[in-house]
Order: sequence, then structure tokens, then C-alpha cells
Amino acid sequence: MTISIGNDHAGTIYKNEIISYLESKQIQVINHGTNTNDSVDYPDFVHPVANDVENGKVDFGIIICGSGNGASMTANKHQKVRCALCWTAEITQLAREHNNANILSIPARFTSVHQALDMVKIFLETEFEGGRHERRVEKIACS
Ligand SMILES: O=C(CO)[C@H](O)[C@H](O)[C@H](O)COP(=O)(O)O
Repeated sequence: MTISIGNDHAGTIYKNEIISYLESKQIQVINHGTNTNDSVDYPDFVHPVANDVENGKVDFGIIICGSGNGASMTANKHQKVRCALCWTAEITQLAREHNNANILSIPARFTSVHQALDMVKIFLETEFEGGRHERRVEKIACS
């Protein structure tokens, strides 16, 4: 499995912890940055992740900013992306089970690193339930 990841300056520390976790699980990572704490614009680092998911280069993406909102809004501009802003384990599990989310948006300024790593684990290990949810997910994309 390969994961595409991107973040703004508010998420750099969390991104580095997540990469360490993923690599410990032998998961390859495409890191689109940013890699410093210098102020940047989140769309510049989220669009590449959304492109990777939309083009089928990876199955899942992870994006991180301060509240998770800007990153999520940016990713969801991409037609084939279903980005979920998650801040608890249960919301993360439901984002996969019910919404077949393919990008996880993490609010770095409102979660701990431990919570973020737990959400990443859940996001990657939880299967989409399909069934009634499949019909609903298919209606998300505007024609
Ligand atoms: O888009 C955001 C707000 O929803 C992100 O949280 C950004 O990380 C945040 O806006 C950055 O704020 P800063 O004051 O420029 O660090």
C-alpha cells in the first residue's frame, strides 16, 4: 500500500509522526510537504494529494492542517475524492464504513498526536460496508 500525504505548517509535526508510523508498518509514503513550520498555504500541499487519489496513484490520502477544514474543503473540490474531516476514532471508522472516504483530514490543533495516529490506523484498517451505503455514496458526486 502507498499513502499520499500533505500538510500545511500547522500539521508538519503530526505529518512526521504519521510517516514514522506508516513506515513502521511497511507502508510506502508519497510526502508532498510542507516539511517546515514556516507559514504556507494549505491548498498548495493538499491538491497534490487529492490528485494522487483521483488519478488512482494511491488508494488513500492523509491531509493535515490546523482545523482540518481548509484542507478538507480543498480536497473535496476533486470529483473522485471523498475527504472526511475526523476528530474522533468513531467518526473515522464511520467515514470508512459508511462514506467510503479515501482521504482523511486531521485537525492538528484540535487533536493529540496519539489521537491522530489512532485515526490513521482506523482509517486504513476499516473496510467500506457497501450495501445501502453504496447507493448513497454514488449520489455524492455531482454530474
Ligand atoms: O484552513 C485552516 C483553518 O480551517 C487551517 O486550519 C490552517 O492551518 C489555518 O488557517 C492556518 O492558520 P495560521 O494562523 O496561518 O497558522
